[in-house]
Amino acid sequence: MAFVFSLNSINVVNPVAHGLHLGRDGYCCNFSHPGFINSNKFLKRKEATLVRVVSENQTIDFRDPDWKRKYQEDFDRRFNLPHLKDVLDIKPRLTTFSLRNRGARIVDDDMLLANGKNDYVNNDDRALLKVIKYSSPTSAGAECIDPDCSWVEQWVHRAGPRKEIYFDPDKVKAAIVTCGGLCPGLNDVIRQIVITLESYGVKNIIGIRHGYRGFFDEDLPEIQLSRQVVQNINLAGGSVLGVSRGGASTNEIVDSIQARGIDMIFILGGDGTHAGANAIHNECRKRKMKVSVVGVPKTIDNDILLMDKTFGFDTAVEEAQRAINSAYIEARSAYHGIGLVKLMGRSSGFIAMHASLASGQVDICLIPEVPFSLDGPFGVLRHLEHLLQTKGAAILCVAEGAGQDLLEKSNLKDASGNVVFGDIGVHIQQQIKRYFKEIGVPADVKYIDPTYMIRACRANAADAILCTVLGQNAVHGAFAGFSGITVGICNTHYVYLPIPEVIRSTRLVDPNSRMWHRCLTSTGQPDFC
Ligand SMILES: Nc1ncnc2c1ncn2[C@@H]1O[C@H](COP(=O)(O)OP(=O)(O)O)[C@@H](O)[C@H]1O
Ligand SMILES: O=P(O)(O)OC[C@H]1O[C@](O)(COP(=O)(O)O)[C@@H](O)[C@@H]1O
Ligand SMILES: [Mg+2]
Repeated sequence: MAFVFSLNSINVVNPVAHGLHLGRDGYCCNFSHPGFINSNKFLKRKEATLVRVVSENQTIDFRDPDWKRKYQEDFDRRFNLPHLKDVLDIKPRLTTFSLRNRGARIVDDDMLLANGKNDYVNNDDRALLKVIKYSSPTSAGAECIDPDCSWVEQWVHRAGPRKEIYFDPDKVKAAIVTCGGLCPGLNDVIRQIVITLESYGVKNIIGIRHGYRGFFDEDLPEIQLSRQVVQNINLAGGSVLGVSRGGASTNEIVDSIQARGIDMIFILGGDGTHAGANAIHNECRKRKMKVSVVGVPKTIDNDILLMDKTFGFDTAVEEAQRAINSAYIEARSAYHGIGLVKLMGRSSGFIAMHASLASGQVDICLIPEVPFSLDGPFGVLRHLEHLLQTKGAAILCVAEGAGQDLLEKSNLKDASGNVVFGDIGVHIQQQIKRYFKEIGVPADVKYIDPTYMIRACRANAADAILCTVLGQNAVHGAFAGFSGITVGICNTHYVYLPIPEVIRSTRLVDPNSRMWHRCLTSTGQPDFC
């Protein structure tokens, strides 16, 4: 069993001693999914109650003797994968693709049968997302109901090749599009999708250029892709297809898909892109088009729900180390040096938190999820003064979305509708200079903003592997006839998830999580408000 924990025990100092058992895979990665289970509620709760809100749209009522079955059914319904045959009268055929038979074009049924059953993932196969154990609901004075069975399991669909496929590879036209901002690994995913499609026998693969814009902009003709074209693209960062924000309406995009005769489309992007992909899937469904729409989550911000991590995040954190290290060397070498590094992270501070943890040199980490004051006795500036007195230098790492309440409110939006933030890095730099001038203490501030450098680079080894598996699974999912799904790694398993479940909200750093507390332990910073 991977995880067992008592929700009433999470807010204690020693979780293991108080009923939180570490499983083989550890528990921390699941704690960092506050969007899935509202962990804030649980973390703060000292007493068990009879009714638990376990997510935005799922509640457990322990007074109902049938709660467990209902919970499980509700969970299974939400995570059921949309399939083309839900609305179309289509029949599957056996695939020529298998573990022992990759790339074979002609096989007979005997050969397929000779292949062991482990060659394929069965549609009933599930991967364990979480096991949650609830404490007995006795404290509200009612009798404990079902005390031995107060735990639930959350199972999601395993990703991988299915034996039955819903497309004839010879006739398939597949398209790939990359949307939103850049992210290390985009080329790796594109490459792997093309290679896997060819392994199935697909010959017609196109790339849509510059995100959703490529569907309607006549100056951006589609490009033909093949193994030969994509062979080396993973050696560089960026996206060979180009990216963009903003774009056409769903109807226009689906018109274009129809006109081009596309059968399956792989859409690489973040939450905005996935909202678009889901709308495209719904419109194709409405028009009864046999088109598989499969997303691959991309964002260095790591702000997609349920996933252990999104591809590119590891690389971005690694690249951020270079900036932090430079800031450290500058600050240590200067007299009263203060190194300030601003990292990406619009609403989520995962990059700043992980980069600070990885570096070990950061004294102050500021993220969007945790408010802070610059001035006052408990403010950042006073703490910097203390650090200069005691250590002679200080390193500060700030996420771009942090402290926006300290800046003039911006009404600007980018083409996709994302709020354009004020520059918190420049603001903090100015405030540090002002403060130390006022108190007459010398301070040498070195400001480093590596923003685009951490996402324009090539994927590191860990991300390259993740991209490869995600790309392959995206193709398997499309051939299996799923549509409106996305691929991901959850609780170390590769899985398929319905798109609405991963974009329900933005994944944020939970200020009550042990990971954030570990970061605070590492930096040694106090609360700044
Ligand atoms: N709610 C939405 N519905 C449909 N399309 C959207 C939605 N939000 C964003 N998009 C489109 O998705 C693309 C990428 O969105 P963006 O927010 O820039 O990046 P990301 O996908 O990384 O979040 C853009 O072309 C944008 O127009
Ligand atoms: O300058 P751009 O292209 O809008 O990108 C900036 C944004 O890119 C990100 O790193 C990631 O954004 P997406 O996931 O939406 O691509 C944000 O943190 C940042 O605000
Ligand atoms: Mg986004």
